[in-house]
Amino acid sequence: MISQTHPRYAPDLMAGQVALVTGSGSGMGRATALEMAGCGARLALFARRSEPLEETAEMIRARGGDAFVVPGDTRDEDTIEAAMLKIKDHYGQLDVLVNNAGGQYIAAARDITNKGFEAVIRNNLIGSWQMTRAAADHFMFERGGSVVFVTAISARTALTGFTHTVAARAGVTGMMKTLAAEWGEYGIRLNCVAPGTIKTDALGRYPITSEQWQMLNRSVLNRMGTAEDISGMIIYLASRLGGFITGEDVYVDGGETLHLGHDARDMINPELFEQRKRGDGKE
Ligand SMILES: CCCCC/C=C/C(=O)SCCNC(=O)CCNC(=O)[C@H](O)C(C)(C)COP(=O)(O)OP(=O)(O)OC[C@H]1O[C@@H](n2cnc3c(N)ncnc32)[C@H](O)[C@@H]1OP(=O)(O)O
Ligand SMILES: NC(=O)C1=CN([C@@H]2O[C@H](COP(=O)(O)OP(=O)(O)OC[C@H]3O[C@@H](n4cnc5c(N)ncnc54)[C@H](OP(=O)(O)O)[C@@H]3O)[C@@H](O)[C@H]2O)C=CC1
Repeated sequence: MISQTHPRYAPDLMAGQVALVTGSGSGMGRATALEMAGCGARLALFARRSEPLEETAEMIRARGGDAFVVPGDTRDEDTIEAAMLKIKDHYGQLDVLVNNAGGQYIAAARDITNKGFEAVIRNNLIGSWQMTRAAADHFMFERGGSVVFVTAISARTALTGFTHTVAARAGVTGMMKTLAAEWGEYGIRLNCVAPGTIKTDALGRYPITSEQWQMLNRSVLNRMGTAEDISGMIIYLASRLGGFITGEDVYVDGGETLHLGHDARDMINPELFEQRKRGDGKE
């Protein structure tokens, strides 16, 4: 059995299950794969670059778990089909799919070209659909399963600078709910996890500093999220713990989307009100 340093879930929570995690060479995908392996799941690791996936696989194996690398691109049906066949051959089953792979670039809406908009829709919405459709066709229509989509807080709020991905992620949420309604009869549960601002290496790929990310982050808990904040919820939903949950959209955002704008406490405190007017308030 795999060793876990600080287990949150029982080491046999996912025993006997096979999970495919997309984007598992880094960030939240890697954290999810590692923790699922710690819960007894056998892992299929999917992303475009093999090297980071092999690193994740090595980390899992070093702790006594079972992991298998299936390189591919969620936008490319041929690589998805090849991955499903390899999983069938290697494990003979697939019980859990985590659609975590994705990404976009920051741009003001007026600077987003049609081609750029479409590229982000392909990477985040169409890719997730293709993976889900293939997993259902190959495995889940027969024996049920669980699908978790990693989206963003954008199904609940506007996110300026991210119009294309807001459209894509809100699309994923709508798709997830409709599939949940249609596929319940096959024993397939589908849910979304919507992360707030999560401190992963990916944030470093944007042209803004970590200090600027801190400023953009509006969590009421006064910190950024961690990859493990997200993996815990993914596992809850994917495993039998979430066995009666389907069609849900769970926000793991430290309260980032609670903000309504004005803080009435400032209005009844002249000092805070003056601070707010000067722009040096707590926000
Ligand atoms: C929801 C937001 C929450 C806030 C925090 C979010 C954090 C994260 O999401 S972490 C992820 C960090 N981001 C990344 O890792 C980068 C992800 N981006 C990509 O992988 C790619 O840029 C792509 C998939 C979105 C597009 O790639 P591809 O399909 O290969 O398309 P092209 O490179 O051919 O570009 C097509 C077209 O798209 C426009 N474009 C692409 N990149 C940029 C850019 N960096 N800036 C501006 N525009 C871009 C552009 O119009 C391209 O067409 P051409 O101009 O003809 O090249
Ligand atoms: N960090 C944050 O604050 C937030 C992140 N998110 C989203 O959560 C998810 C995980 O984010 P995070 O861990 O931070 O980011 P990472 O960039 O570390 O992880 C994304 C992974 O997805 C893989 N990937 C990207 N596009 C494709 C593709 N077309 N096919 C297969 N694999 C792909 C990448 O690997 P490779 O390049 O090898 O393919 C990469 O390892 C992403 O969808 C992200 O957009 C949402 C809200 C906030």
